[in-house]
Amino acid sequence: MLHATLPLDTEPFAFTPEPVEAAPARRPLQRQGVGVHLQGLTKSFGERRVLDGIGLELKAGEFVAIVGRSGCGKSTLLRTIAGLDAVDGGRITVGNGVARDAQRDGPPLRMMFQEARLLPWKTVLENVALGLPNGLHAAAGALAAVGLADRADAWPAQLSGGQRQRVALARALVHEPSLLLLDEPLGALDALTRIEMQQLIESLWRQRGFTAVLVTHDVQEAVALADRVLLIEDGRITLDLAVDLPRPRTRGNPAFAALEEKLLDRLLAR
Ligand SMILES: Nc1ncnc2c1ncn2[C@@H]1O[C@H](COP(=O)(O)OP(=O)(O)OP(=O)(O)O)[C@@H](O)[C@H]1O
Repeated sequence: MLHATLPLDTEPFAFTPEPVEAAPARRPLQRQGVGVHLQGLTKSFGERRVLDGIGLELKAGEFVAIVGRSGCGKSTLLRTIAGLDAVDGGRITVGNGVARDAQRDGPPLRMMFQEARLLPWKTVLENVALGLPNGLHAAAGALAAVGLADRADAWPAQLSGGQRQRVALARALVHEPSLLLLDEPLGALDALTRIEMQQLIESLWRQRGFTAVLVTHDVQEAVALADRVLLIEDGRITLDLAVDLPRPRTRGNPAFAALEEKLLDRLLAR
């Protein structure tokens, strides 16, 4: 049984503050990504079995995307990995510990949602520093890493949707997560902002080495970012597609387009 009340964005973790000024282009890894092992996960809501024996092995530092038709259980899977939803059966291991203990004592995981979920009465900097005693310096570093150093004193309401998602990303990064769970975080953004955010997430992932799991409706986004794309159908993983293309990836390149088409064909075949 998993713990259901993980305070994803408030729990303090040990971290090393990042220099606010003159941050190196590629700073040394402070925390490695962790492997994730899922075994026979089952989860039902009433009569409806949403996860029907999910088994999965994620390597440390891997970037995995999850796609599938609306309602197939993508968010539920992410929420169970985060410990926000309890599973009915099966086992989740994050790093070396079962998820419940890993969340409490082990490598930190953070989750990002489609909405930024910022506190409107706190400034951008205070939102990022939430839950971190003396965390303003680290928060300023995280804001600089997402390109928002100059908006530290702004209120959330004064930001665009894309900027608010950057703040949400900074709020996750300030905890130096070993596992970052991304639940359609770019779904509400316009096409251009979305591509800029994809590039930002990819470059931060490459610099920092965390393991990333991205739920997305956008197969192009999945192919652009992921090492592997998983398709969920009927509560199971029915396709595990390796994306063996050099990074950064070029949309429209024939190999890219072929993978995108393969995924779309599978999604539309249902
Ligand atoms: N708390 C809940 N109570 C009851 N049913 C739920 C709950 N959460 C999810 N469900 C149901 O579980 C199924 C899977 O939901 P989930 O949100 O995981 O799907 P999804 O693939 O992420 O969908 P979408 O792509 O539309 O966001 C849906 O049928 C949904 O109605």
